Amino acid sequence: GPLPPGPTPVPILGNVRDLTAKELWLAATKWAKKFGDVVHVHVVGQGLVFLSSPEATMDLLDRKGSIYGDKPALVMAGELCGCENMVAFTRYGDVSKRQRKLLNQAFGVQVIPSYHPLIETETHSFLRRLVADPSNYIDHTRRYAGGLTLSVVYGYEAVASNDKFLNLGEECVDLLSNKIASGGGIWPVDIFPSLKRLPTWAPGSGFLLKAAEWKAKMEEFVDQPYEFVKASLKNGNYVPSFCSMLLEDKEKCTPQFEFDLKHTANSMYSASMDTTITVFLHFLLAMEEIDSVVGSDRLPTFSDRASLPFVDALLSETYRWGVPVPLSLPHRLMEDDVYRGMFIPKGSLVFGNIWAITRDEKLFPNASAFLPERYLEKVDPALAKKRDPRSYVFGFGRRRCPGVNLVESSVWLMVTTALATLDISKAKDDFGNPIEPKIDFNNAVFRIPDKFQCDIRPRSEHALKVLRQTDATRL
Ligand code: HEM
Repeated sequence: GPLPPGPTPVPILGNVRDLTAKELWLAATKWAKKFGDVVHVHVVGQGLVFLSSPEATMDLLDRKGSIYGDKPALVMAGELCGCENMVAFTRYGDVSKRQRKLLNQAFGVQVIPSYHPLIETETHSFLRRLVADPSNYIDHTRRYAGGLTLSVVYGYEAVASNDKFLNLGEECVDLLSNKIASGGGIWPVDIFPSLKRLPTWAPGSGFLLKAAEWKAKMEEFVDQPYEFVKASLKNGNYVPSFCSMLLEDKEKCTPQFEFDLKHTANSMYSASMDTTITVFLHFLLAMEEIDSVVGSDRLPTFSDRASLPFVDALLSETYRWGVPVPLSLPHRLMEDDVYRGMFIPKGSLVFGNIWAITRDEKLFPNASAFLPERYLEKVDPALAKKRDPRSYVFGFGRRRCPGVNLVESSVWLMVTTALATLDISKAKDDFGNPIEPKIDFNNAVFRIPDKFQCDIRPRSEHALKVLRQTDATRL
């Protein structure tokens, strides 16, 4: 059959000019409207397929997961910068299966309650920092996401903002999203792999020196927090964590097991950072109020969840409306495939267009509006699943986000505690008129809003007091 339809390519270069690093999901959604829910483009021969409906993502990425579960072999990010063993980059096979098994052991639904005390401590510290210094809300959210990951993964408590592991983590996440994967992560060496053999004196070989420098930094970040867990286990003074739990069974600790564990642990830092921040920033943009269940004398706890269906609806709508990773991460097709008569060649990079699905007017009427009540209507379970943004925003098939259960707890508590203690509204100008926030998106992978103006303050003196009663030994 023919390739799926798409915008007309130019000879050799293909659709290079149709692709953009800024909000590519908007262009992909326009193509879906014009050409249908399966669209093909190519860049110098590398096929890219965009799937823009629940049916196409489920038929291919979920049901045929065994051939759609690979990841692209990126020479620059993977081999040269040392990210090839990060979970999101591992090729489908033994390594990725072993890594995902470890992740499921540590983040399966039934294990998450054991992280609740840690999540509560981090959430309270975050809220205290936020009310003390609201204008730096992005830094506080970043610190929260980083601190929570260090605690859960390594049992490491970052007690100050200039903590060495927080700084190293931030430096590496920044390297990864703004340098290594910047502009969608396509480097000339990814298209012409032989460039990696350029001698370092040759013109145009600057990327090799950069890669060597970045690789050394990334290795530091893989090794140092892991060495911290090993040392604390040895001296018996450790906080239980993902690593300590898996290292306890000494018989299993082969070099291969430790290699997998070290890289799996490290992958979580970059995977949790920008995603969590995106959800919280969109939540700030769409604030609602909560009082009836929790009252004002205490902070919400996990036991309140069943009594707060509207908060769950609000969280669903924040996932849908914010769409943290609008094109998911690309899957690589491992064998030629035929779908509805269209030929999809082996090696194609396949994107689930989550943006198009979560903005589909048929599934989500008035899709650009923030309407949590859309989830309160009782519908049959099949339709409820189709309308649940969680079916899409965490990705698909065999590479679906393994952090989903952790996020469901941590983001829930963050949002509920913020609702209970803060008043969030538009900033005001000197005359007291509300300032409409200017929203722009400049990250190629995550839909993180650039900093916008926002007024964050404690809801009352009482709310401030309740917050201060939480463990204030942490900054
Ligand atoms: C709101 C928060 C989050 C969202 C929306 C999110 C979303 C995603 C998406 C869309 C993918 C790509 C899946 C695919 O390729 O089909 C992904 C992959 C991944 N996520 Fe998350 N994520 C979040 C938080 C987290 C957290 C907290 C962790 C770790 C504790 C995590 C760990 C990972 C890992 C390791 C991968 C790579 C999986 C693989 O390639 O096999 N994520 N995530």
